[in-house]
Amino acid sequence: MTQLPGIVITGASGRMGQMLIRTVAGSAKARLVGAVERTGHSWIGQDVGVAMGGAELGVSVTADAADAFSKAQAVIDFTAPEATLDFAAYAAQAGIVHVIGTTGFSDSQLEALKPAAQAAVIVRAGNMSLGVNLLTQLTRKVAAALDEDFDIEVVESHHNQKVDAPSGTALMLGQAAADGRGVALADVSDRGRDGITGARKRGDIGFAVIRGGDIVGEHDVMFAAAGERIILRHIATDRLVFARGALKAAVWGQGKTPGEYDMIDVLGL
Ligand SMILES: NC(=O)C1=CN([C@@H]2O[C@H](COP(=O)(O)OP(=O)(O)OC[C@H]3O[C@@H](n4cnc5c(N)ncnc54)[C@H](OP(=O)(O)O)[C@@H]3O)[C@@H](O)[C@H]2O)C=CC1
Ligand SMILES: O=C(O)C1=N[C@H](C(=O)O)C[C@H](O)C1
Repeated sequence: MTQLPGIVITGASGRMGQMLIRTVAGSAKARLVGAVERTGHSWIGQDVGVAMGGAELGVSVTADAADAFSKAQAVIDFTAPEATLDFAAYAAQAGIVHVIGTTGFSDSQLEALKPAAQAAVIVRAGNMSLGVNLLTQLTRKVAAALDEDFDIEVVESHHNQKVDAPSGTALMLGQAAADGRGVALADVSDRGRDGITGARKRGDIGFAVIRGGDIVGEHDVMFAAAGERIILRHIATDRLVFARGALKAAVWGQGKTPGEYDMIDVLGL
């Protein structure tokens, strides 16, 4: 019998880190073999299950990512762009699948990920849920069917601890709308309205951002014309939907050719 893929979770103490630890530890398709936190973090050396306030999971939290990755088949990484770039180098060195849920990358940071994808399978998506990835396909279709009489606006809402804006999901949805219209998102994106902005420019794709309380993640794509409006909406109420998708990606990536993939590849949408 072949062994189940061993998975390391980075940012183990984070909101997504803890959800991923629970999801992988409870899965029949993978094994939890590592949990990584920053040097000096209070969890280092503790059993990760106990650190989370639950039962022992038999995995000690470590700051040595290179060592943890060398004993695994995949790493699931929901941290921050600068950390993810370091982890990509270690994952490439170990030749393991790197599932990246981190958002907020600059263009140059995304470019810096490319060398790692020559040695390892990277699956990266601003949203790992089935629902949002389906929504990107619907957005592309609706945008392709409608002309610029319909103004496209992407509205996203998240909890008050989120550090990047617009969300990775909002940017995925904006990209899907631009693809559907056959335009470059960078040419039509309107991300910062404040003050006397002037009238809306025809063909622009606008982004609006709400931050408050414990909102897990909500996204609307609005197509607004004179006399009618279409709104495509996704509401995440539980981070489990992201963790499930990430675990699926880690298992899917086993044995694939090194390169960059996304959740559309994983889900076959
Ligand atoms: N693609 C998707 O489906 C989803 C993506 N996300 C994205 O995942 C990321 C994490 O979100 P969330 O869990 O809510 O955030 P948290 O702040 O709760 O957790 C982030 C974790 O990453 C660690 N971390 C941050 N910076 C570094 C660093 N430079 N080196 C090492 N470790 C670091 C933090 O450690 P410390 O506490 O020590 O700083 C913490 O453990 C965000 O980019 C978010 O947008 C979130 C949900 C779904
Ligand atoms: O930071 C979050 O929480 C989330 N981030 C992702 C994003 O930036 O879109 C996905 C999800 O909406 C939650």
